[in-house]
Amino acid sequence: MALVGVLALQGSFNEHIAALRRLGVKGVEIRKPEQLETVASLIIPGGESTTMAKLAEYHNLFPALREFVKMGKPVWGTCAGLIFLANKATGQKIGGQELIGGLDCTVHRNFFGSQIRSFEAELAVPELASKEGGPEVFRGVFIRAPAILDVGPEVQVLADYLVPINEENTGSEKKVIVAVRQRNLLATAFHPELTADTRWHSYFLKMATETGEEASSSIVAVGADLNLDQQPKIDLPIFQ
Ligand SMILES: NC(=O)CC[C@H](N)C(=O)O
Repeated sequence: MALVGVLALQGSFNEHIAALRRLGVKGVEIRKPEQLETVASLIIPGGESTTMAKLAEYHNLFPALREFVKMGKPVWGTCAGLIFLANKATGQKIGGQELIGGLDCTVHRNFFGSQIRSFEAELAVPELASKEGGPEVFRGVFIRAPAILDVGPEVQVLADYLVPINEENTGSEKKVIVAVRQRNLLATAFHPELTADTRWHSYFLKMATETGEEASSSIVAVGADLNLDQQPKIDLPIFQ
């Protein structure tokens, strides 16, 4: 099995490495551009995308990360990692932030509101069940999460979520996209690494095989007017 890299600048990289370990795969912490050459695939964890972007800039990682994506190597972005991979992001801080890009979509940062609007929800993910077995539903942990507002023609939508809109209790709902795949790129707005269900990690590991990246020998893991009933169940300061 090829090595999996996990971008380890900030955020939930340890949790991704632990999830890979549960599958018997070694995740490699990536902090420098040259370390990317040692891995066949990469996980970009959740955390805080502006901070992560500043650290990536400081370590001169952007050119190597863009090259990694362009080479067709499998890359999975969770939450802040999804923002990193998007071609376009809205709701950014003043001055914006640098993105890796490559994923043909527009992502809205902090779509569900502030940290206190974090929530968990059951998501229907037929693709996951058909490839990995188990139930069709996956429990998504959304922590100050982004949502995908639109996708290009090559993007496969893996999961969406119906958001209640709090406009004078009209009962209306808006559908947003929360998981996608575009060839070698996988992105989830939620955090599978914070659950015991390792099917997303195993799905990603299989992408490496499909895209013929088995050459090396291990993996490195390196607001809206909403009315959300669910209350946050986790308080992790690494996510903002
Ligand atoms: N859980 C997360 O990764 C949160 C992402 C964060 N809201 C951001 O914009 O970077």
